[in-house]
Amino acid sequence: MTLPQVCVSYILRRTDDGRTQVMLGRKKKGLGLGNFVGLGGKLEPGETPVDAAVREIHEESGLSVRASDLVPMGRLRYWFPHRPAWSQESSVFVCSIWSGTPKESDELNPEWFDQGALPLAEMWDDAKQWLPGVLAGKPIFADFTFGADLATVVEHSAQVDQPGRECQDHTGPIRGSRITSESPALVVDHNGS
Ligand SMILES: CNc1ncnc2c1ncn2[C@@H]1O[C@H](COP(=O)(O)OP(=O)(O)OP(=O)(O)O)[C@@H](O)[C@H]1O
Repeated sequence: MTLPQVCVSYILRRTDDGRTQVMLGRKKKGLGLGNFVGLGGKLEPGETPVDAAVREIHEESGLSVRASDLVPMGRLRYWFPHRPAWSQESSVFVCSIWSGTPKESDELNPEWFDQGALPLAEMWDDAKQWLPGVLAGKPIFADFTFGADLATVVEHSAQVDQPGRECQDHTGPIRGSRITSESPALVVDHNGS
C-alpha cells in the first residue's frame, strides 16, 4: 500500500554556551493541532522528500536551507486503522546549516528547545520513541500504529538501526544520500540567530 508522503525536518543550532537546540512549533491547524512538531508537511506532486523539506522549512519558519545540507535520518510510517486517511509515511531530516531569522507562519510559531528538554509530552506519542535518538545522530526506520483514540501508539516495529541503508523515496534514491553511522546530525554550523 502506498501511503501519502510527508516530510519532517529538525533544524538545529548551538548556543553560545555549547548546548544543542532544536526548532519545534505548536501546530496551529490540521493533523496534530496543538502538538509540538518539527517543520514539515505533504509532498506536492513531483517533489522528492528533500525538495518538500526545503520548501516546508521556508514556508513554516522563514528559514532557508540548501537541499545538500539536509541530512536524511530515516523513514517513519504512521498507521491509523481507525482513521485510515491519517496514515502516512514521513521522511525525516535534520539540518544544522541554515540562514535567515525564524518567524511565525500560519502553520506554527517556531521555538528553540534544548536537545535534552524536548516537550515530548506535548508531541505526537511516537516522538518519544525516536526523536531523542535521531537528534543524537541515530537513524530510524520504524512503523507506529495508533489506537482508537487516534493519539496513543498501540504497536510499533522494533527500531531498525541500519547504518549505510540507502534512503529511498518512491521514485528513487534521494540525491544519492546515504545514512552512515557518522551522519553529521550534530555538526552545527549556521549563520542565523
Ligand atoms: C502520527 N505521528 C506523527 N508523529 C510525528 N510527526 C508527525 C506525525 N504525524 C504527522 N507528523 C508530521 O506532521 C507533518 C505532516 O502533517 P500534515 O498535517 O499531514 O501536513 P500539513 O497539514 O502540515 O501539510 P501541508 O503543510 O499542508 O502540506 C509532517 O511533518 C509529519 O512528519
